[in-house]
Amino acid sequence: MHDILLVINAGSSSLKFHVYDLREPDTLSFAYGGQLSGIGGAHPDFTVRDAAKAVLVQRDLRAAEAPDLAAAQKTLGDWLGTKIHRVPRAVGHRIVHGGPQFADSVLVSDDVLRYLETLVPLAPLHQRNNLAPVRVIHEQWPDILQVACFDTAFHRTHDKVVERFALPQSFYDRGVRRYGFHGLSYDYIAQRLRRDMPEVARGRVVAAHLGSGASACAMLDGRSVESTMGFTALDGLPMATRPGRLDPGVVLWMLEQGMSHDEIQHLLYNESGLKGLSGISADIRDLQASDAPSAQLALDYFAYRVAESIAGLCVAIKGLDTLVFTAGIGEHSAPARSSICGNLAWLGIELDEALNQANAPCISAARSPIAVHVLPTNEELVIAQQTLRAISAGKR
Ligand SMILES: Nc1ncnc2c1ncn2[C@@H]1O[C@H](COP(=O)(O)OP(=O)(O)O)[C@@H](O)[C@H]1O
Ligand SMILES: CC(=O)OP(=O)(O)O
Ligand SMILES: [Mg+2]
Repeated sequence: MHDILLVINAGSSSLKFHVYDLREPDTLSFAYGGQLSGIGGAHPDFTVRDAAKAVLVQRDLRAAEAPDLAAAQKTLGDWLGTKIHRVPRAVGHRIVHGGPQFADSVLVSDDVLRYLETLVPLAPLHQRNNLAPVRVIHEQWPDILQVACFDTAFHRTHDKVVERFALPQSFYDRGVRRYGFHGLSYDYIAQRLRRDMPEVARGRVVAAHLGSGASACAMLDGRSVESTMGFTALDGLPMATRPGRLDPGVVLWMLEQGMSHDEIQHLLYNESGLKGLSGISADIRDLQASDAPSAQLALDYFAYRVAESIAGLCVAIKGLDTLVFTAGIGEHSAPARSSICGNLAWLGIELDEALNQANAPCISAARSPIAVHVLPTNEELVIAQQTLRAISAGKR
């Protein structure tokens, strides 16, 4: 009883559940976990909210009960139904937006939940999905401790210049700032570098988190100095279905053309990026397998803009010693890494293609002045760490 921690990481296209064993005091050992991919566009009737309900429908977290979600039930039921037999000591959640209020994880209360719900418009692809399981557990089992762990918190170390838009102060005061996201992932990368490569961690590092959502982060001494994402998770790098950096004049033009807020929001969050450019798919693997010129255009655009942004981040840390690739594309796509680094060859970056093809931990050529690493991220572990810390401290 009470010797497990449940972690829920709801992204824009996947839902990950991890269970950690707490029997060894102060030691988080991963017990088991699972992932559902293709949520959203590919399976419009399968939402994270439904999946969370399906799993959490009974207090012992054993039953999966959602009649219209046969596939989800089967997947979740197969591994959760037979494995989780206990009420967790706490549930830790990835919450994408913490707004100006949270620079650290926090125990969930009615007030916290109400505040986080006000941020839904700032992360329409994520926040509602992130909060749905929190709400379900909070209402049905209020005595289970829950902790909100934010994508934005890791970036709260940013300098004022980095945090601002060139807008009047009143907008900043109302929360219109560059927050940065994927902070749980960057926190993990910083920890791994500190543990395994302390020299690298002390240097000038850019980490590129390239998943369905994509961003890059400049770090010094394991602290975030700058991020490509801003007020929302739309800015910066092109993504699976989001455009990344966009002239705000385009949005004004869309309004003038009579598009509504909802139409523009849908276009920018669901129909742009690799999907919009190619007109074929949001998945980089489909584009790499296609002969269509529009697929090549999308791949070229992605590699060009990612490289351009990495170069831009170097201003914040005055150069670059190490580039780290992580998340779905970063960890697995040798061609994407190769094209991005090809656009940065003028910096001296050179890959060892055999190591790159093998997704090796270090893929740069021996003579490359900038080391390039592939490091699988683990946002769930960071959520578990923060959750344990928050419940131990009894934070509110
Ligand atoms: N083997 C692979 N080769 C190329 N891309 C991959 C591979 N595996 C996953 N991806 C890409 O990673 C993306 C998902 O990244 P991930 O970080 O797992 O997702 P999320 O952003 O939902 O957390 C998918 O869009 C897919 O295109
Ligand atoms: C913040 C963000 O874009 O997250 P994801 O990559 O999970 O979509
Ligand atoms: Mg993710």
